[in-house]
Amino acid sequence: MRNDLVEITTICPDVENSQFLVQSSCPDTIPEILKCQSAAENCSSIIYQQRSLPSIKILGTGGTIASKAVDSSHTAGYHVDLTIQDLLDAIPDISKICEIEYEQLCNVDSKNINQDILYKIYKGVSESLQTFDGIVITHGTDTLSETAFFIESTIDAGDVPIVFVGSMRPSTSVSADGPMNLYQAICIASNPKSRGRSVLVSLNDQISSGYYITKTNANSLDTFNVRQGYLGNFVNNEIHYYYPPVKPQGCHKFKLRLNGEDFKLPEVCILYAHQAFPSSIVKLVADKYDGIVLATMGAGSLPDEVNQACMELTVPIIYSKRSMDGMVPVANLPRNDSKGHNIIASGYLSPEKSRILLQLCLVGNYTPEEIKHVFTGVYGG
Ligand SMILES: NC(=O)C[C@H](N)C(=O)O
Repeated sequence: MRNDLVEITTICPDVENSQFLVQSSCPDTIPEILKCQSAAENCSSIIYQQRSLPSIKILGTGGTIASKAVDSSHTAGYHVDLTIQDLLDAIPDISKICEIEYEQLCNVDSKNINQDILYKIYKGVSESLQTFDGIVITHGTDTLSETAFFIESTIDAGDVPIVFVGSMRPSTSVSADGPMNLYQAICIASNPKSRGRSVLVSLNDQISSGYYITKTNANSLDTFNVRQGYLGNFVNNEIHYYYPPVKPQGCHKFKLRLNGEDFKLPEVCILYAHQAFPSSIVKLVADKYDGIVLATMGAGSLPDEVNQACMELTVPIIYSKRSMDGMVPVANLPRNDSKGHNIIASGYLSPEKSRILLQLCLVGNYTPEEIKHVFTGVYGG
């Protein structure tokens, strides 16, 4: 229905930028939030809604993006050497896009990320959620998918985008990819269209879901291919999202206690299966660990003898897969009426993500039935 008193005209085709004009013949009809001080005194004036720049928190953890090699021709054999301040010095001026605060949580290759660091990242993100419009985390790409999965599984970010970013080339290399990836990560975190999308990853002009991402190539710039599809893309540093905001299907959220000293994840080990894979290794590991993830051959295939041994054990055992794509369906599990209730299908989850999900279930003392229920979110269980 037309309202003659107030007319709102979008001046930017992107409505989510929320810059619009309000024309009014009566001040009472103007919503309080749209009034700006000088114009509020003049009831017939055009009022332009002022928005302050989004405030972005950057958390530095290290990785290749913060590394230096011996010279510009080397893309291997480098070491972590740059702080988050150094990384910010290498990107174009962002003062018109957002206001930035940063914190160096650690400075390590992501192979050295352990549960203490994971917890630091968790804490850094949780605390920043209260005061910032977006969060960027610089991280090595080798285990980025694990941290991103952990954060997605433990933090309800509401509308605040949490953007992970890394690089495949060290900062010293010709055509280093880090500065552009970081610049784009900050653009993603600052953009209103990123709100409600939870954990995202910025790499090689692509925007992906932190929950689904997998490192698919040990060397290439385009390493984060995802079967579930990219969410968006950059062209000339403009963001083009392909879908409206969406969060991963079936992602179980765990609430962690924020008590640093006590934070300890149960020990879960991943075993990589192969021809002639011995059942003795599974039994050995079951004695020492709280849970096991098996990277099975195909969609849950293991030698019969290993299946038999797994059914005799009581520790939870997740059947995941060596193949990067595809899934392990429940129908392929070795279970009978009395045995095999400790065996759970990973669904679409990779071994490393299955491990984190099992750790989180075990930290919450979930029963095998509850663990199965959690894994049904990714069509496992
Ligand atoms: N591209 C990278 O970031 C790999 C590096 N080894 C890391 O994960 O820290």
